[in-house]
Amino acid sequence: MTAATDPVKLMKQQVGKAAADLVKSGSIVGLGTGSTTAYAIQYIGERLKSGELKDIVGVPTSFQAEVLAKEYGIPLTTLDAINHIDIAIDGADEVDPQKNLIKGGGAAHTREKVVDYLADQFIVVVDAGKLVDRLGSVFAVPVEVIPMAVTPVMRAVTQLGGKPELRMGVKKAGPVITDQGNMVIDVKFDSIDDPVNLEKTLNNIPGVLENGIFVNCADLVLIGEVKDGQPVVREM
Ligand SMILES: O=C(CO)[C@H](O)[C@H](O)COP(=O)(O)O
Repeated sequence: MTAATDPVKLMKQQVGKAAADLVKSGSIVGLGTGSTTAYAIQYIGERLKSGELKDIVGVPTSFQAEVLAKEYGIPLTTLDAINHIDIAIDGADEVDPQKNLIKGGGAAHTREKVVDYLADQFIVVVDAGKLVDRLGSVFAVPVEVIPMAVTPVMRAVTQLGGKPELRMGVKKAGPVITDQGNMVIDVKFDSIDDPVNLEKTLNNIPGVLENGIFVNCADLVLIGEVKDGQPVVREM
């Protein structure tokens, strides 16, 4: 991965590095998905290679995370082989003041939710553009659905007041297919007043595997910003 030059990439790079610096030797590390987490994976790999970090094992949240971890020399494991995760680092699409999140911009929220909730410490890495006063202000809620249930789930989320859209591939004809072989419906709500209940309600629709609302999960949110032309990282 080359050094970032544009401001958003620079923020992502700095915040990814800050999170990677929090990983301690001997840790089992949840490896999130997305362009910000990719920098964290890169820096964990660099710390391992330099000998500063030892005995790390990663749990990838997606095929992308797995490929990057292999590229940067991070040994991997699966949830069958371990009984806990020490720290997970992952990005987000929206973060509210209570540290609730919308995730799933990379269609990886199902595995991310498993890994991030299992971690003793879950660190969220975002650029400042992801901060919102209320979840759903900008981003739609990604909902992973088994293929045969797409139409009834779309009907059900419309009845809940959402505007559903089947996520389509880029440079691929047809819908996005998740790492589990399912599809993603992005559901835009005018306002999400009660994320705790909406998360449960969406997951109760038959055919829904998991949705991208993460509540009471994040321990630390690291925010990348550019101040006076310089990238800085602050805690929420
Ligand atoms: O939830 C995710 C993938 O499913 C990502 O973490 C989220 O979309 C943020 O990605 P990025 O760091 O590229 O902005």
